[in-house]
Amino acid sequence: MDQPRLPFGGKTMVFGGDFRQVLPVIRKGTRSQIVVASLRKSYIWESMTHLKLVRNMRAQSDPWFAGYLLQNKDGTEKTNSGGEIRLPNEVCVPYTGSDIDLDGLIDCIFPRLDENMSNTSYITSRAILSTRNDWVDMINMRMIGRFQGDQMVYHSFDSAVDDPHNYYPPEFLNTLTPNGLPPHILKLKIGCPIILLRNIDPVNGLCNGTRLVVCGFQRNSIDAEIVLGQHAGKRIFLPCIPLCPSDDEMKQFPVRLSFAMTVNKAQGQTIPNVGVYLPEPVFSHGQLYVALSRATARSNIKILAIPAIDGASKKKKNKNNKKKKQEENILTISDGIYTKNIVYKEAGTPPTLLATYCLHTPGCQEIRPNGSDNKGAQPLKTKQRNIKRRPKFPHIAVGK
Ligand SMILES: Nc1ncnc2c1ncn2[C@@H]1O[C@H](COP(=O)(O)OP(=O)(O)OP(=O)(O)O)[C@@H](O)[C@H]1O
Repeated sequence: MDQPRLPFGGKTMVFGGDFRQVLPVIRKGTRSQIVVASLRKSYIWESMTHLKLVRNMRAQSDPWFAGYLLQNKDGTEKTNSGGEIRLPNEVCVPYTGSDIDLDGLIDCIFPRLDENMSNTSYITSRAILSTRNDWVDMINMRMIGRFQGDQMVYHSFDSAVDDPHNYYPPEFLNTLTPNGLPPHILKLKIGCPIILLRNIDPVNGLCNGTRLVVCGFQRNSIDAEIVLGQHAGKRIFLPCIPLCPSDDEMKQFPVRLSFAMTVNKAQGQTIPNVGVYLPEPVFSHGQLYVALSRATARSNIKILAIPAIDGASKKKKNKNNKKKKQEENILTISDGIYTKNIVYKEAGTPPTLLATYCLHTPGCQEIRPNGSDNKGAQPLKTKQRNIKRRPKFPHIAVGK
């Protein structure tokens, strides 16, 4: 480090990010705590050079969809009187409030599943996203039920630390599915997709979020193949590991089924066929935008969302009258489906400042200094402008 008194020892650092996507997760955090945790509010922000990425590379085949996402991302999409945004009818699966709606969504995203169960690219090019872990688990259970083949069930072994009176029996512990931990009962079949929940061996591609397909089972290991990214095609054996470093008793394979995953887990991924399941409206900044922007075109996304009832009809709504509520919902469908979109404007840029800092559109690639870009595409146009720097942090730069 040349200059230890400067941030990062005076080295040039490149940061990437998109303030319209899901922000850092602050447990039970308030809106202001969440916003303050983002880089945008860091004291070094004003010292950075900001690059604005302007072209959506992921959705380049569907300019209408790219434009729609941009409006959605900035919270400028047409809204109803309740402030909800309209989802185009062509991407919506009809919502009736019945349990079979979800089967309709599954059929759209996983058509002819029986014929394609051994087709790895079919299995890994589609996923259903939802906001809550319990809905994701429910969809995964439904999907593994539809999947053909022998089933292997792995149980975790739980015990509570420092519990001499056995107040927390294993039966109770096994009902808990905390975030980031594998389920107590892991049901797998050959050919089903799984996602890794731990960084086991990053050098060999085994990181939190790596997607794999199950190839075989042993008592103490799972035989799986990495299916996406630079390590695609690598066959590995996943071990059963202690889930807490201080507790050897609680062991499970660090994986979950990935027919469905949470919107937060899907951030950063491109999913050629996306289903979005919203039995309740989104609850945090950027969730709807991240879910929609995993798709490459409007023809590749289907959304099952509880329709928001327009502000005017909300007042008339009789909460105790379920039938009436359903009728109102169905009426809303014929008028297009509206759903809640949460955009914390203070986490991004006021429109007047857009040119002065980086607005990162989904799927954009940064400019390479020599004008070359990856994947053979033309260099992107960006707007770059050095904003007023504090002289004491001269080396800090920001990308995205
Ligand atoms: N220059 C390019 N030419 C063609 N395709 C590109 C280019 N850059 C990116 N893509 C494609 O766009 C998609 C998204 O790229 P990437 O994941 O790098 O974007 P990202 O900015 O991380 O997206 P997000 O933040 O929304 O997840 C990928 O499918 C990638 O292949």
